[in-house]
Amino acid sequence: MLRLAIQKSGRLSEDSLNLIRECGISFLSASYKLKTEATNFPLEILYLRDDDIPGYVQDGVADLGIVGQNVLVEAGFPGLEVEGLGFSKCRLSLAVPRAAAYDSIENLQGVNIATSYPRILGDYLAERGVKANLHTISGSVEIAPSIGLAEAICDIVSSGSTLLGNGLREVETVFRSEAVLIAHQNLSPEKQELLEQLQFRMQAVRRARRNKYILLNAPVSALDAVKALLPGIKSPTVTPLAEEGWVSVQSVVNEDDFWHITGQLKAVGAEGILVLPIEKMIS
Ligand SMILES: Nc1ncnc2c1ncn2[C@@H]1O[C@H](COP(=O)(O)OP(=O)(O)OP(=O)(O)O)[C@@H](O)[C@H]1O
Ligand SMILES: O=P(O)(O)OC[C@H]1O[C@H](OP(=O)(O)OP(=O)(O)O)[C@H](O)[C@@H]1O
Ligand SMILES: [Mg+2]
Repeated sequence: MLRLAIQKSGRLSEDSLNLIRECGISFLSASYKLKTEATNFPLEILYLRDDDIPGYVQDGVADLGIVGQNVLVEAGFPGLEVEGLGFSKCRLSLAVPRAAAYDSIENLQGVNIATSYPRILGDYLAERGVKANLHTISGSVEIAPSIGLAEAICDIVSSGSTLLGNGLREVETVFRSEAVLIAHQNLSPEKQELLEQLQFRMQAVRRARRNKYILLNAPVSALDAVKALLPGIKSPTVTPLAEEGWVSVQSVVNEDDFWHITGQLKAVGAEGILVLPIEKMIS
């Protein structure tokens, strides 16, 4: 049985659980239960603080984990990463009070900086020849300048509203992060095989999320133009309609291109365009 450690409660929890469920893996969950077994896949789920997950996977207490790259690199185990999962995207940034002068990283020479990421920040500053005084605190980092603890901070930024709400301005991006799947480096062949099955499912789910199934009707005269817009996985499926001179076309489009392509399809004569979500997509 594989042991997967995920965050008990926080920014990663919901997306981690959704991904496992969309992989077709069922399990009971109750907030007070810190360990649960899947009913239809040899998987045990451990609910932990995210900071503890890299160490447990490094030691083999858990076989797999889902954590932010920021926590993984800070823990000093970047080699455990197996693949990016595309959620909890954020950046680790340096910020200073809105009114403070700032031209370049040189301005941080000798400055007190509060952070929960002394390793990542220390490496970033060392590479740029900057010596600052790092104060490690475990949370509410954005408060530090206003209480006189530090002149600058380095913390997670997503929308930027926490910085804004605390009178701070982002001046440097130190690290970009997303949630990643991590694995112990010496899994048994049986566990390695299960990991590959799980990755296969995760990739099918993630590919499906990025794409939509599209069906439309078009006059035969517009078919070449429609086919050029909808290359599909291999090529689009084209079937005749009962009405002479018309075809139905089915294909797959990337979510990012979707609105742009549907506009062009209408312009070349497509009608009755239907768009459906895809549950799993296996190449
Ligand atoms: N605002 C955000 N937007 C997107 N992702 C974020 C954001 N804040 C944090 N993350 C990502 O989610 C991870 C977990 O964040 P969270 O704030 O839940 O951690 P935590 O408070 O340390 O949780 P824990 O109680 O498990 O230690 C972070 O390490 C980061 O990778
Ligand atoms: O740029 P924003 O969208 O405002 O997000 C950034 C904030 O989100 C995270 O904290 P979170 O809200 O998860 O609280 P925490 O301090 O309990 O981890 C992070 O530590 C920042 O404070
Ligand atoms: Mg944490």
